[in-house]
Amino acid sequence: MHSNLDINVSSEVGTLRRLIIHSPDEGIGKVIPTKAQEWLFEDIIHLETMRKKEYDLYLKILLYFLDYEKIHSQIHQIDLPESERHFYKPDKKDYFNSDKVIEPQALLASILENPNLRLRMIASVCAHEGTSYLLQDELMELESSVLARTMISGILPDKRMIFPPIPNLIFTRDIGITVNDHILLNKPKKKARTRESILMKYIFFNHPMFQEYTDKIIEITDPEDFFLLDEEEQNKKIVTLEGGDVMTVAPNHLLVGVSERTSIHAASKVVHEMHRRGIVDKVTVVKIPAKRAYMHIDTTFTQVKRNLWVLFGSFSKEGLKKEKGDFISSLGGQKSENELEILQYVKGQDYNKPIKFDYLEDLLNDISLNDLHSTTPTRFIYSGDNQFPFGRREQWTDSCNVLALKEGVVIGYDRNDKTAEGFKKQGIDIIKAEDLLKAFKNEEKKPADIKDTLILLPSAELSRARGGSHCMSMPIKRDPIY
Ligand SMILES: NC(=[NH2+])NCCC[C@H](N)C(=O)O
Repeated sequence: MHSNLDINVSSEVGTLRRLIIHSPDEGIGKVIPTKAQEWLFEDIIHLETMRKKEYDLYLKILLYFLDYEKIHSQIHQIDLPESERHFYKPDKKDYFNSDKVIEPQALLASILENPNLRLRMIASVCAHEGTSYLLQDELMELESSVLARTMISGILPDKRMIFPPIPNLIFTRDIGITVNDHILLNKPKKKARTRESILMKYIFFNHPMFQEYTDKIIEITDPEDFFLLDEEEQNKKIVTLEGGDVMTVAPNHLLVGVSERTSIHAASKVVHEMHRRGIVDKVTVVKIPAKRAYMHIDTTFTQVKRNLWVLFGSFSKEGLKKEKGDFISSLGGQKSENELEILQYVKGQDYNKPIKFDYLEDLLNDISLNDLHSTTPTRFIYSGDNQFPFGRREQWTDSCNVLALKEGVVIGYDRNDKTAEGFKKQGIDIIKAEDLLKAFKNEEKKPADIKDTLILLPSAELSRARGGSHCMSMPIKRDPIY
């Protein structure tokens, strides 16, 4: 693997070259109804369907676009029953092992070869999970690839479950965000996601792949005296940040959501840190309601092209006006729960006088025109094509959460039919992942030929995990878009 990997992401839509993903592991198949909510899954997933009928297609598409030969040379074998999906499993000899589509389990296995790191990691994870002291000795004996698998799935080769699963690791977006040539690590709000973050820290700080970036990996922490504060004060000052709330939209501009998961104090730290290190000049904080349905900003909008965005209609200008109806707002009363607060902090300017945007579209339009130098009017696709009640239904199943493989080519979920109609109206073709893969396999199409397309991924199981393709990706390299 590369030791001096080129890490750089300066937009949401530049051609994707490298990313970190995690394929659904056995832990997902161990979630039980009484724990599902706490582990942030809304339902019980059928693991085989999620893997074979859904996620494997996602992975094959990523490989086709990012690492063509790796997949094309093997495409006729990998799904044969006798291959037993070994192509997809990091601990098997036939694993695809790409340095473009990167799996943390493989990185973990390699750093666990180092006895010192192995000791530290086992101690950290066992302390966090509150296991017996002696279990550590047992883990020390495991072979590295098996230990890596166990640390993620929580399951030993003899099938004993020793840790809870971390089923949300498939949403690699949330563990960290690449901001130009830096990586901003998360500090998760939810306990169910803490082990993910511990494992990833060891990887980012120790794997040779990130060796030259150690001083560019940013951790954010609670205030120094945090542990001295009482519970009420702690709730006010807590620092939590999850990657779904952070978007590098342009080389000079970072968005940070304040949401159910990312706190105001975290956003404030990010503004300071970005300016202090000179990573970006503009940081815009987008405050959305703290609700499960939109836990991160990327569940409410993502980008398709420099001048095209998909967003949740209830947060739009029209949506908010409609909600207000003819109510006389000067009477006061409650502000609409969907009203966003959008505040932009520019390096060197007074933090007490941020630039305010009234509506989300105003901000997105400003990014398209001024940061990305788009020369055509900015366009918007709305969740559910703004047809009642599909806007809300489809936002819930991640209609607004698409991943751009290159400008205009995005992956989204196949169940969001009305949103797909909205894409068509904006001149975007629709193709099913399965059909596209068939065309790649038969060489009727090549990834380079694909333009302005929404690729529809089967999503019956995946969508129950409450995240889309944007969440299931942590880009570490994209081409600059200008
Ligand atoms: N970037 C995102 N929107 N991630 C979605 C994460 C979903 C996951 N089940 C959670 O609740 O944490």
